[in-house]
Amino acid sequence: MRTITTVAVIGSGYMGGGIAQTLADAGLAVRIADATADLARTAHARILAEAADLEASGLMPTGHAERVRDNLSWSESLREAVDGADLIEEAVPEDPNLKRRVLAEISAVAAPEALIGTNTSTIPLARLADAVTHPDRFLVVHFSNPAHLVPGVELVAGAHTADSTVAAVRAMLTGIGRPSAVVADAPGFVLNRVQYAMVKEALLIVQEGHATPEDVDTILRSTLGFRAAFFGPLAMLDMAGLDVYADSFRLLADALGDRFAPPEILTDAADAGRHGMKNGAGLWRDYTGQDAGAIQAWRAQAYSRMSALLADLPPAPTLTRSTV
Ligand SMILES: NC(=O)c1ccc[n+]([C@@H]2O[C@H](COP(=O)([O-])OP(=O)(O)OC[C@H]3O[C@@H](n4cnc5c(N)ncnc54)[C@H](O)[C@@H]3O)[C@@H](O)[C@H]2O)c1
Repeated sequence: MRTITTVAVIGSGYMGGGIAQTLADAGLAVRIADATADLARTAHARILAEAADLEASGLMPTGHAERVRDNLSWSESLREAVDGADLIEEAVPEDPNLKRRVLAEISAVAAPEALIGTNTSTIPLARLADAVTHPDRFLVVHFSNPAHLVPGVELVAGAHTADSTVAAVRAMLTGIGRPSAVVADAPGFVLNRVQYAMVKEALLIVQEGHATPEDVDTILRSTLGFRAAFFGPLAMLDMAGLDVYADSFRLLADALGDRFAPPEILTDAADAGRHGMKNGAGLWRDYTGQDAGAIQAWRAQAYSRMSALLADLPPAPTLTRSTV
């Protein structure tokens, strides 16, 4: 398996800049390139200034700015940035034609064994893969915004992506403390499919006049969002009860239509007697009584520390006191 120590980030805007910053902070040798040398040089200066600001305000540990400065450089051209890189991460705007052009340019100059990632949020890998020579070394490496602060990275392996490609990128991410998951090349991958479904319902609630935008956000961030940093929706399902969710889905479907019909994966499990943590049989795992006790104790600790953090932080600038 290839060990990744040198990375080129092509497109040094919002996401590319954050990705470069985080990888350089972790000790990888990172080069950025943009559409012009001037843009890359300006982005480099911006990233160093941001790293210094973050460290000065105590939001990054001591040494962050120095590590970024030591490990990050800018290149005059894509060819120069890519030369000798183990991984090339493409982070140009979300335009399939532009991405295909840049990916073709990268593959034309990169070593054939260099790995190539795209930070696309929504474009299927299959729509980009044939722009890359040796597509076995190509995958989605999807950081979240802002990349230097939000930990999770979604990896998408396409029909041609080699297992060793995914393993090498995953090992690099694990080595720098970033959680990742490998998911299929399906529309929206995981993050955006779920996020867009949630945003759509939130928008419909406002459109139908059931709540103001401010009230929707207050409820979601202080309930679902509060819990979601610790437990994904499927872990929450096990905690609340599969039978409870199945019944609630049916009630919602009666009122709101088929988009709320319970998926078979849920009704089959609930009908088979898998009701979640309360009877030891979850959607995809079993729980002993000891597991349930340990999860509840950990949850109490996590929620209590989250409450303390929220009490300590001033409200986000766009929120008025009355909404917190
Ligand atoms: N912004 C987000 O919230 C977010 C989150 C996750 C993923 N993404 C994805 O990350 C990618 C980049 O998004 P962004 O928000 O950083 O965009 P951005 O516009 O901030 O940055 C894109 C950069 O690419 C550069 N660029 C344009 N053409 C180029 C070329 N031919 N060669 C080299 N560089 C070129 C631009 O000059 C710019 O610096 C997109 O695929 C986007 O969907 C964005």
